[in-house]
Amino acid sequence: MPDASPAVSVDGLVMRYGDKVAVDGLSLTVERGTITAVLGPNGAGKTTTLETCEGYRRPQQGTVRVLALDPVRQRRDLLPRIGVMLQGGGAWSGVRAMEMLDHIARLHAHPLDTGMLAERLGLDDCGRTPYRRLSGGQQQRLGLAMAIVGRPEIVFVDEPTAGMDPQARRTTWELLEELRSDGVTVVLTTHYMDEAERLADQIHIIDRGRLIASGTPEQLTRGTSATVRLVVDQELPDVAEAALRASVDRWSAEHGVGVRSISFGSRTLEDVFLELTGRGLTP
Ligand SMILES: Nc1ncnc2c1ncn2[C@@H]1O[C@H](COP(=O)(O)OP(=O)(O)OP(=O)(O)O)[C@@H](O)[C@H]1O
Repeated sequence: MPDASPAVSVDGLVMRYGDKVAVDGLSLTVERGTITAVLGPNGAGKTTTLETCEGYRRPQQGTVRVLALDPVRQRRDLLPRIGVMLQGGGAWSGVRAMEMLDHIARLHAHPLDTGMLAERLGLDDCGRTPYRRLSGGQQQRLGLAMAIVGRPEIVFVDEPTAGMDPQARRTTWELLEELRSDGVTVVLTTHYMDEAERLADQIHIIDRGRLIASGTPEQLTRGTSATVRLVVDQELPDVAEAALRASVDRWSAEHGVGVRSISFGSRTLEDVFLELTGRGLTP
């Protein structure tokens, strides 16, 4: 029978650095097979929470369970079952990218094919580059490869797309979605709203070490107003904009709907960048 216990449960976690309270009575759960985002501004306590789940920090108060195990006391049982992508790398500065990945792969019983993984993440061109000479985005991608090469049941990724260009970001998102399709639980921290909204099944918003809201992106964004975004396949002449405004005004008056704003813009900067660089380009 599949295990129905949550992938992660954090209950009343308190973590301090000296007098500074970093995590302040935090409780949350992560269901298996989901992508769950822990969203919050810098200093909210995301990394500290993640590091406690990974067994790097012992809870000062409260309990943490990952795959129903105590991450500190049952670390040896847990380690082969989890993947960890640390903020800021986790590789030795002089090691070449592929050497590092192959090294991590050899620590696991049934690793993924490292060549294929590197190609997928656009790392094949920099496989012989020493870690310290990789760009920030390449270091991030290598960190992600190292986290998943052992086919973990749950992967913790801390700010997975920080420092990545838009194309590498999308590749990373697709990869995390594929992991979910394969039944892997993904727990990520981010301070990017769009990342959480696009990827996560469940979002926990934390601020100053406290949980301030939890829900699906739909639950969290549902409100008393709706936003309608109209995307057309060509540039619009001014006259069309005026006509569209007039129709919206007419419709809203007929139906008693107040329109708070209407704007005519074009693509996002991210769309522009992607189009200029081309999908096939190595990020
Ligand atoms: N080793 C440490 N010593 C002292 N204070 C720390 C330490 N690590 C974190 N803090 C403080 O604890 C709080 C929470 O930090 P944490 O790194 O967990 O937040 P975060 O949400 O991950 O932030 P970021 O997005 O910047 O990584 C912050 O105020 C931070 O300054």
